[in-house]
Amino acid sequence: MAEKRNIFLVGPMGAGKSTIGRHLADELHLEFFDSDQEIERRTGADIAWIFDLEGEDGFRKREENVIYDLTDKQGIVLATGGGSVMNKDVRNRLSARGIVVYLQTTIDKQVARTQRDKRRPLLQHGEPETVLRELAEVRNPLYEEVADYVIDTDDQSARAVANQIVSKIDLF
Ligand SMILES: Nc1ncnc2c1ncn2[C@@H]1O[C@H](COP(=O)(O)OP(=O)(O)OP(=O)(O)O)[C@@H](O)[C@H]1O
Ligand SMILES: O=C(O)C1=C[C@@H](O)[C@@H](O)[C@H](O)C1
Ligand SMILES: [Mg+2]
Repeated sequence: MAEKRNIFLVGPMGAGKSTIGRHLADELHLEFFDSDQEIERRTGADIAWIFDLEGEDGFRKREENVIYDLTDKQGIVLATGGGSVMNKDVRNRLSARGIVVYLQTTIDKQVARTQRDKRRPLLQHGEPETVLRELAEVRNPLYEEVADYVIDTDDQSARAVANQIVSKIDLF
């Protein structure tokens, strides 16, 4: 039987990877995973706690392991963590195992979409706008490098973005 394709969502915090990923999986009748949630499930600790105890390096190692395991599957939508693409092995793995969709957004939208929720340790120190801008400078070229498709999420609902992805990508 032909291999069922995977869709991997990459992009910065607040791009909507987790929210859009769920809609997309529903639309396409694929299984949904979220690397951040899977790390928390396996560890039994939340991301902020992992950052506190093990530092960002410890978190990144867990993230790499989880992404390696999940990308062994077929027929999934995976929302990846915003910083996972900093690891070249992760980028190569995503490219090899599925279709990579970069969800793009502006810094203003990122600030608005992340401000109510305190789960993102990298946004707990300093001005969120400045931090997000600095991360974008380093990471945006990496999202672009790994992406098969780039989708702008700014002026449409998460469900509309999911529908746009369905109509744009060539799954088979
Ligand atoms: N297209 C959209 N329009 C309006 N709000 C959105 C859109 N996409 C996501 N949101 C909202 O923005 C917030 C952040 O979205 P989400 O958690 O899906 O981002 P993320 O890319 O998974 O971030 P992270 O990398 O931190 O996990 C959520 O409250 C979500 O409902
Ligand atoms: O952009 C990042 O580095 C992060 C994004 C989130 O998805 C989480 O993986 C964590 O908060 C770190
Ligand atoms: Mg998410």
